[in-house]
Amino acid sequence: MLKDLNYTLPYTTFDREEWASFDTTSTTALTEKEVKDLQGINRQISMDEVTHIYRPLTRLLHLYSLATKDRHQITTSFLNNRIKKVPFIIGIAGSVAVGKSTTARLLQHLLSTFPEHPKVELVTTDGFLYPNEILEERGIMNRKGFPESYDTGRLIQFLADLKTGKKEVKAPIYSHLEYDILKGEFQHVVEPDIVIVEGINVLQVQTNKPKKSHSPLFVSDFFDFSIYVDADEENLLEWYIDRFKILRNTAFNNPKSYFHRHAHLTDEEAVKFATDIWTNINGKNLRLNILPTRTRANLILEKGTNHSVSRIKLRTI
Ligand SMILES: Nc1ncnc2c1ncn2[C@@H]1O[C@H](COP(=O)(O)OP(=O)(O)O)[C@@H](O)[C@H]1O
Ligand SMILES: CC(C)(COP(=O)(O)O)[C@@H](O)C(=O)NCCC(=O)O
Repeated sequence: MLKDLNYTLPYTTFDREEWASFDTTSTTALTEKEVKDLQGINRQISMDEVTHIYRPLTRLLHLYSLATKDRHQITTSFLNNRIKKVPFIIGIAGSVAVGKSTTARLLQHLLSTFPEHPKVELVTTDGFLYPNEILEERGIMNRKGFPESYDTGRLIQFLADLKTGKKEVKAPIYSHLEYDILKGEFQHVVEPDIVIVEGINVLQVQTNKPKKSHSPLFVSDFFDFSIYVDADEENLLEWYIDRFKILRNTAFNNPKSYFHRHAHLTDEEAVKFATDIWTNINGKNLRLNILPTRTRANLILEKGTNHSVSRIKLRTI
């Protein structure tokens, strides 16, 4: 799937069986409670996927988080400084509808079962989109999700505050129902052990700002580990349409929903409407701004049909 470059990418590739073999827990059946908790996150997740892919991945992340903590303690004691609690930060990137939010919620749950890091917070970067009012004023309502639609400076400040050990930080909240930022509402993140930051833009390095005001820092500079969830566009469009149809039958019925007027669409109309949004916004954004960030990730999860992960690429150097 990776395009040919004039240098070799530093990834080692594993199929799902080999990947599962790295973790002894991959052969242990999930308890009834675990299955219930995981289905509570998303009923469509296959438990085989959890044991083969996500449990081994969680174990690797757990080990990396311990090593990062040790390294942080070495630096602070070398500098005779008082040790501050600093979270391990994981970034999750990928296209709209690839399953970033489901992956993030799964990892949040699995990571929080380790006594060394029970407090795992999940932050989505859609909270850092500009409110519709600003997007409309700038004439970029049809560019939601493109780099210029985010307040990236605010996101960088949020991450810098977390990594410098600030005890409480707050993130703005986006509502998919209202299709807008919730004015005056915030997610409070207080002394977390791990923070998962999920969004289409988390590995991006370009900005729409003039050269002089370029930030010297990127969002990913604050990540201890990053994951890109990958799938072919054909599957992505199918998953986007499926999700749109589900929302049409559920959330769109709510009069508060931005898409309320689309609750009555027939199947055929819904497919056309969702395909148009994909063609004009999400698909374009994928090719222009999201896919080019794939090889910046420490690990790539390659999904095939039914969200099943077929290959895992890990940066081993
Ligand atoms: N591992 C998975 N197994 C089955 N379905 C999934 C999985 N991950 C995501 N989905 C489904 O795919 C759609 C998109 O997932 P979501 O997590 O909302 O994507 P994103 O956050 O990338 O936009 C949703 O309908 C979700 O239920
Ligand atoms: C807000 C988003 C950019 C965020 O994408 P996500 O992180 O949820 O995959 C996306 O859901 C979106 O609204 N895109 C604009 C076009 C659309 O309505 O799908």
